Amino acid sequence: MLERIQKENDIKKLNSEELECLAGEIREFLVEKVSKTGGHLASNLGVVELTMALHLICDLPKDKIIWDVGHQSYTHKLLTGRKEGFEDLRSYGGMSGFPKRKESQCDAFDTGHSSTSISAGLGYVRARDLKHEDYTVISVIGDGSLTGGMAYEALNNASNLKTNFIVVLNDNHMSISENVGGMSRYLANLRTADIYTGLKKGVTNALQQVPVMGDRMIEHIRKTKSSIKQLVVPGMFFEDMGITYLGPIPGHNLPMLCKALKEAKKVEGPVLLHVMTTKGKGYEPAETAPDKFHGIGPFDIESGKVLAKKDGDTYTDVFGKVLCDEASRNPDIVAITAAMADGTGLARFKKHYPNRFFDVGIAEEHGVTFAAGLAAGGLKPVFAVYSSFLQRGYDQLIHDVALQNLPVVFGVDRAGLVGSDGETHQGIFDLSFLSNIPNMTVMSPKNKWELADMLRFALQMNSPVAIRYPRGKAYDGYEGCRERISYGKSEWIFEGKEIAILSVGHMFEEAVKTRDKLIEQGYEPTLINMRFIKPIDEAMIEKVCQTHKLIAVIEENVQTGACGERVSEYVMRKMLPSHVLTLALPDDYIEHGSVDVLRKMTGIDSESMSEKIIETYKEL
Ligand SMILES: Cc1ncc(C[n+]2csc(CCOP(=O)(O)OP(=O)(O)O)c2C)c(N)n1
Ligand SMILES: CC(=O)[C@@H](O)[C@H](O)COP(=O)(O)O
Ligand SMILES: [Mg+2]
Repeated sequence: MLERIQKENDIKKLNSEELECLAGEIREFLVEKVSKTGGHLASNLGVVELTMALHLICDLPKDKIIWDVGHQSYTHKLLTGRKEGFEDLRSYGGMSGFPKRKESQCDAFDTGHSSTSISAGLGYVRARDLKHEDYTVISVIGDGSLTGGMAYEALNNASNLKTNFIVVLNDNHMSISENVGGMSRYLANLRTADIYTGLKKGVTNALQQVPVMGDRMIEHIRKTKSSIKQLVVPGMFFEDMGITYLGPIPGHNLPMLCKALKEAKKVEGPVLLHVMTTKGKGYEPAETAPDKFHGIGPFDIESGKVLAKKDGDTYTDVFGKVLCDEASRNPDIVAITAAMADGTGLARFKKHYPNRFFDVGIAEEHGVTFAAGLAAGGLKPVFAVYSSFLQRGYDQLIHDVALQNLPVVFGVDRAGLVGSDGETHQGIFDLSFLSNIPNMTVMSPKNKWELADMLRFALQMNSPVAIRYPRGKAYDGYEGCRERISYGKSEWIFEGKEIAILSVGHMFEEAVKTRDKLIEQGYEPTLINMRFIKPIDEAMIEKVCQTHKLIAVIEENVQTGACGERVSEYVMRKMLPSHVLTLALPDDYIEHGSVDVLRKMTGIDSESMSEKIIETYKEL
């Protein structure tokens, strides 16, 4: 069947038996391909029928489907002629793992960060209506993403809409791991409200028996939204907000999904279709452990085991372990995650200190202010959060944490290039946005030992502090270089002459290689580990400038506003004699690919950097 799907809308040519067969083929295809490339498997397996139903009732690309987060858009990609793209899914130059407008005209909106789909969908609806156009807009949001504040801001804003706007709530009672919070509990109640579902079905059936009038009454009930369920289900959250609630619908039953979607299209106003799905559906290992198969590397299909062997601690592991260790001595330490307990290494903390652990849902902005409140209340909060997701909490960082100089520790994980998730997930702005905040201290470790030391140091501070570290294996070289952390002070690793390399955080490994290459070429560069990005070590810069013609600052962040520019600004302001070369990322978005390839493409691999340093030095 899959062979017959060459482009969008081809699915409509299949009969019901063929459609059933197609669902099976899609699952087999996804498991097979993702087992080789890695990717977001479980979420995709869960929405096969839902995506098929959407494609059956939509006319693409005229109609707009907006996938929240977008990690579940693989079937959508398959049904819109991108089967071949799965060969190089998420690798450099290959197909993205997320919807991309530049990739297909059937991708209505780029996503990656959660809870944006309802806002974007509502924007489309308003544009459609103002331009007197005629198409259907459907936002598909997961129950996990419905823990994010933006979703509620959008629902609130959509409530006075008089024209059709469909929000499909894909409820698998899972975020990456178990979903949390009041809305999750509320949805669980809706799922299991047998009295209500039974009664609703009974009443609808009964009405359908009434000739002519029955259908009209059902239609009236739908249009006026005075549906029967209000009488029996307390606190109809969505209905009370002015949003028609339909469901819950079994999400792996294609005919029922199509029927419900057709119903939803008739509603004159915002409608929420509650669909129940199983994360990982159809592949036993993923159904059993949907969290493990949420985002997974290449694996063995038979056993479900990940192929790559773990070779040492990740920075995340180190952070999680040291935090637990410190928490055993200091009862004031509390930990916060925004739905990423595993990803940020806080699962261990959760296990040992459940009462001091807070999963706030996918709500980074709330997480930051919540941490501020905890700190104001006398605790020592540690918010471990991915760099790109912390972007969500920028105003809260300034307004709620830094302005009051509250001692919150931010473990900024996935800083720098993250690789295959691409543009939306690269943590390449944090040095710029954090260093601009008064009262904030920003540190970054050169290796795993220094991360441990920095976390301990940060926990002693009485003001906000961020420690940034990357995804993946922690560098375990230079264990011996473990000079005590001193506030605002950098660390001299090698003293040379003429050229000084100032290395920022995890780029140390690459800086060491760069220095080796320069030595091979007859140079004798100094190597300094910055340690602090804010405040920068001005005394060190003064000293370096006395004896070095060229200062090369190496960092994995966009150049604008990051460490290199801060060093450069200081040198200029003080009219120091050295030339500053910043080796950082361009003022751009970096697509998906392996970190090594991306570094090469952007000129921050040791080969390119050593060449650039020599070229610049020769020009001085
Ligand atoms: C702002 C933001 N924070 C965190 C994430 C990481 N993340 C990606 S998917 C996901 C869980 C989403 O759950 P749900 O919407 O229910 O989708 P499911 O995977 O269950 O289909 C999380 C936390 C993100 N993409 N964006
Ligand atoms: C879709 C999403 O935002 C997450 O699943 C993300 O891909 C996780 O990234 P890590 O693999 O780095 O934990
Ligand atoms: Mg979910």
